[in-house]
Amino acid sequence: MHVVVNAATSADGKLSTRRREQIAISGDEDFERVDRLRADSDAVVVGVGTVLADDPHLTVKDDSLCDQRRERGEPEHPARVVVDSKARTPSDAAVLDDAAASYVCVSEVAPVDRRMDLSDHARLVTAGDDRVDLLRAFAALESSGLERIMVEGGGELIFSLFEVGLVDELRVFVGPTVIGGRDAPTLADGEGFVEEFPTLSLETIRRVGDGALLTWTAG
Ligand SMILES: NC(=O)C1=CN([C@@H]2O[C@H](COP(=O)(O)OP(=O)(O)OC[C@H]3O[C@@H](n4cnc5c(N)ncnc54)[C@H](OP(=O)(O)O)[C@@H]3O)[C@@H](O)[C@H]2O)C=CC1
Ligand SMILES: Nc1nc(O)c(N)c(N[C@@H]2O[C@H](COP(=O)(O)O)[C@@H](O)[C@H]2O)n1
Repeated sequence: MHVVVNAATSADGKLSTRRREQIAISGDEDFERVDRLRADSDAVVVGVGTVLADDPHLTVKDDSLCDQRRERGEPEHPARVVVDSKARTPSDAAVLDDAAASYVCVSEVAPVDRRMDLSDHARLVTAGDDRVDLLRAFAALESSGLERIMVEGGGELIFSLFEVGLVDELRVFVGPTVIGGRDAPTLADGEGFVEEFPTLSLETIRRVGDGALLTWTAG
C-alpha cells in the first residue's frame, strides 16, 4: 500500500476558516492536479469531519481521466472511504451515492442502527474500540485490493495517520491567502506531537498557479 496525503493550505497553514466551511484555496491548475491524483488512486479517504463540513463527492471530475481509468480496466472513479468511529456519516451524503464504491470505517461504538443504515450504501470496515484503528482499517482496505491511497483530510485524520506511521508522501499546495484564526483547522491537528516528531524529506517545490506545491516523503 502507498499512502499519499494531499491538501491545500493557506499561506498561514490553515485548511479552512474557523467556521470550518469549505473554501477554495487551490486555483484551477491545482484542482486539475488533484483530479489527476484522484484518477491515479484506488481510493480517496477523508475523515467524517470533512464529510460533515463539506459533503464532498470525491469523484474524478475530468471525463477523459475517467475514460483512461476504464481503458485500464479500473472503475470509472476511485473508491471513497470515510473514517467515522460513530457512524455519523449522513445516509444522504454525496460520498455514499452510487457514482463509485464507498467504504465507511467505523469502530465498535458505532450504534447498530446507524451501521445497518450505512451498510445499505457502503461497505463497512469495523476496526477499533472507541475510535477507528487506522492500522487495522487500512490493512482491511488493502485486503480489498485498495493499494494506491489518497488522503484528502482533514487535519484530525492527517495527524492520526502521521501518528501511526501510515503516511508515505505528503503533497501540500500552499495558496496565496491568509485565513488566520486559532480555531481554524490546520494540516495536522489532533493532540499534536511533543517529541518524536515525524520528519520528512523534501522532494520537490513547484510553482502551481499563484501558489507552491511542496512534495515530501516520510522516512
Ligand atoms: N483544504 C483542504 O485541502 C481540505 C480542507 N478540509 C477542511 O478540514 C475541515 C475538517 O477537518 P477535521 O475537522 O479535522 O475533520 P477530519 O476530516 O479530519 O475528520 C476527523 C474525524 O474523523 C473521525 N476519526 C475516526 N477515527 C479517527 C482517528 N483514528 N483519527 C482521527 N480522526 C478519526 C473523528 O470523528 P469520530 O470520533 O466521530 O469518528 C474525527 O473527529 C473542514 O473545515 C474541511 O473543509 C478537509 C479536507 C481537505
Ligand atoms: N486540494 C484541495 N484544495 C482546496 O482548496 C480544497 N478546498 C480542497 N478540499 C477537498 O476537496 C473536497 C471536495 O471534493 P469534491 O469537489 O466534492 O469532489 C473537500 O471535501 C476536501 O477534501 N482540496
